[in-house]
Amino acid sequence: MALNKKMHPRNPYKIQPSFKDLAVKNEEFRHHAIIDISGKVSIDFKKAESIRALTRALLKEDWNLDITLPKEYLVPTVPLRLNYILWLEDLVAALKLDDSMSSVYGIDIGTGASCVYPLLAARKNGWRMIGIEKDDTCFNHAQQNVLQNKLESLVKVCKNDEDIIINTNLIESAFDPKPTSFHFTMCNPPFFCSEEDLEKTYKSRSAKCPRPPPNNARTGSSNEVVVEGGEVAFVIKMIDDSLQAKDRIRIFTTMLGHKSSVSKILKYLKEKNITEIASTEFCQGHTTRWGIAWSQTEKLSCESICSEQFADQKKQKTKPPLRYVLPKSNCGTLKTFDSVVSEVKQLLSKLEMQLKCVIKDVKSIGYQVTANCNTWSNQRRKRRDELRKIKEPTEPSGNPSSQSQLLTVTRTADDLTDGPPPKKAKLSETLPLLVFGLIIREEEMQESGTSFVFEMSWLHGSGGKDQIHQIMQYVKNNLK
Ligand SMILES: C[S@@+](CC[C@H](N)C(=O)[O-])C[C@H]1O[C@@H](n2cnc3c(N)ncnc32)[C@H](O)[C@@H]1O
Repeated sequence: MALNKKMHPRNPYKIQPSFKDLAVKNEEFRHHAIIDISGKVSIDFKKAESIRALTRALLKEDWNLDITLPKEYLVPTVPLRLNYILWLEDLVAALKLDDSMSSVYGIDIGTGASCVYPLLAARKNGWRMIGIEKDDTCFNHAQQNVLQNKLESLVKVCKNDEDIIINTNLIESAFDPKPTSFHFTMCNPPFFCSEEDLEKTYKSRSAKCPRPPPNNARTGSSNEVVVEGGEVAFVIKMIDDSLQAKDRIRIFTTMLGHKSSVSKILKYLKEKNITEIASTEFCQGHTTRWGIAWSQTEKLSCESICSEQFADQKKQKTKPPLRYVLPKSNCGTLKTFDSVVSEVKQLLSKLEMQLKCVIKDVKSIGYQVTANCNTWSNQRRKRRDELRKIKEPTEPSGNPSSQSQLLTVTRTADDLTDGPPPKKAKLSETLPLLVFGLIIREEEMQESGTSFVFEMSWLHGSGGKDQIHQIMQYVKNNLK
């Protein structure tokens, strides 16, 4: 199943680009285009030259970037690169910078011959970027690519001859004047630990691992994609280096190519007492990659919120968010948008959820909500238990604390699932139990007049997607 619908909500390649239009616009791509008898235009993804032509054409036509990619070297796939940059935008947005997004400084470790991340980040967002590269050929081409796109004021390419991965000497001298701090590092590390490891991925897999080989041709020299110990060793080294650079760099991030590496890296971060961690999946085409972010100075856990506000649901056929419309006339004392928002925040805080505001407008607000344990199931049972406690003659009747307790209890939901005794949900080793997006909007509706609209979208978490139905029910019961 193609993973495009799980791409970042702002990724323009959620809708597959028209190869026909690309062939009309771009001569090089046209030479690789294949037309079938129904007139459909495609390319042969098993040919490295065709993939190279596609990447060059997308960068040129969509991002005004003219990139030279040496033969035998890695060809970056544009939708994946965009997914990573969009996630960084979310992480940077959560820093709530006083200055605009264009005053952002980022570092790309292992920028490759294409220098694709710095160039895209500079062109798209005006970010100032440093691309660090170890390999001579990659370094030379990366410099050339910056020059031919006239982005040398925003992008600096530095040669790393040291063993150290986050080389602070290099970054400090790249821009004059020096930035007060760098906002992030990013990295697409060499994934493989040996040539054999790499070959295995491109050959049919064994009975133990019967997945088919990748659909696309292999690109990339072993210098670029193989490193001793593979990506786990590389990223562990990067984490060690990040401890020395924590006062200069606010957020460290990396991509991972193997799912099995994710838990190893998260475990290592914990061993180093790094607790501010965020993770994501980059889904595109038939490929999934993983993103990990950590910081010693910032609060993290940013994910992009999926909602109609960010993605055109009709076109992308993604699962629509869970929605509840509450007409203003049914709102009791809550008459203003701000009072409704404040009430919902209080309700969710009572459930020990953490809310992070990620988007705000006069009549709409979006939160990323994180829950680490299940405090919402079996509310009816909890209410009964609490009532029972109140009725027990341990406190004299009329005691003010009993009264206030009773009041609180009456306000809790009475319609939620009743089942076995509530388990304090096990805190997963690595992931929160639930992370979801919540949008609250005031809207004029034909049927109900001015109304408050609530949308919840599951983002990730070990507890599964169904949890948000119970939470929506809880909100409904408490707002009526
Ligand atoms: C998988 S490639 C990524 C290239 C590019 N960033 C992309 O996403 O297409 C990894 C790159 O890291 C470079 N590299 C490996 N070790 C490095 C180090 N210690 N310092 C800087 N670059 C390094 C390799 O030469 C290679 O170009």
